[in-house]
Amino acid sequence: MNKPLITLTDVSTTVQNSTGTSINILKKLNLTINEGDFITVLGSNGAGKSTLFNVIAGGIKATTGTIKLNNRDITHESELKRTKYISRVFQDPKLGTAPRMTVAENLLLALNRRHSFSLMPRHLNKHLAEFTQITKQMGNGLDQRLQTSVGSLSGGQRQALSFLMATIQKPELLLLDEHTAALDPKTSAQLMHLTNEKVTSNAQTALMITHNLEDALTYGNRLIVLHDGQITLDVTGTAKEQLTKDDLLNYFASY
Ligand SMILES: Nc1ncnc2c1ncn2[C@@H]1O[C@H](COP(=O)(O)OP(=O)(O)OP(=O)(O)O)[C@@H](O)[C@H]1O
Repeated sequence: MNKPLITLTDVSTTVQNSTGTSINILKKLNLTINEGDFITVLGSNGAGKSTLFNVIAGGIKATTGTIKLNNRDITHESELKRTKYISRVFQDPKLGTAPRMTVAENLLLALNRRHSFSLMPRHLNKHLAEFTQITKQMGNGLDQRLQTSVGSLSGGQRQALSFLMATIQKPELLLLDEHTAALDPKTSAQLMHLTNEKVTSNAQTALMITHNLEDALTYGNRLIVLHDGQITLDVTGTAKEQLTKDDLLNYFASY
């Protein structure tokens, strides 16, 4: 049976734009994310996808409605508190990593996210073999650059590091916000493949925003479409497997 992990009930968000006018982005949005769901999220520009992630992660507060995690009301919980159980990878490889610190130091920070931490050399040394092993899986030379400052990595290596940092301690929920979109096609496909392996083998509950229809169809057990602040399509399992690119193109054309 599906066990709900996160439930959004009638969530609306109102923000002020640059001219001070209030705009409604999410409009009484309802969504239940079950444990182990890998949901691909589609929607045209401005539909509210990133806002949905912000509301779940706590960066934007719901103006009305409730958000529950394991039946606990987290609607008013701070973004900082939520980072203990929600991890996020952004489109921009520069977000989510500390540029002046080395790859190993960044990984140690991520490993100790839920605890007080220390960057003492002996603590780093204790984890070097583990860091070598997990960075090797990326297949992009990151394992050879553990002592390199993150600022001098390639965009692909830096994004692979962001992904590793987000998943090094399994979060309750992983939010992937077009995390492969800024990479060249080969690097993007490689990170997407690794993402799928990690998410499925760990039964990681994850939401992934993408504009790539093929990725949205290929990956995940569930696909949702956002339009004008609401979820207008939600398909799971066999119904998702049977969905085609043409179905989606026709669906978007009908707006
Ligand atoms: N903090 C904010 N202040 C004012 N307007 C905002 C704010 N955040 C989002 N918006 C507006 O709300 C709408 C939805 O934005 P959002 O970034 O959630 O869309 P999206 O579906 O992620 O779009 P895209 O595919 O282009 O990334 C847009 O019109 C955006 O300009």
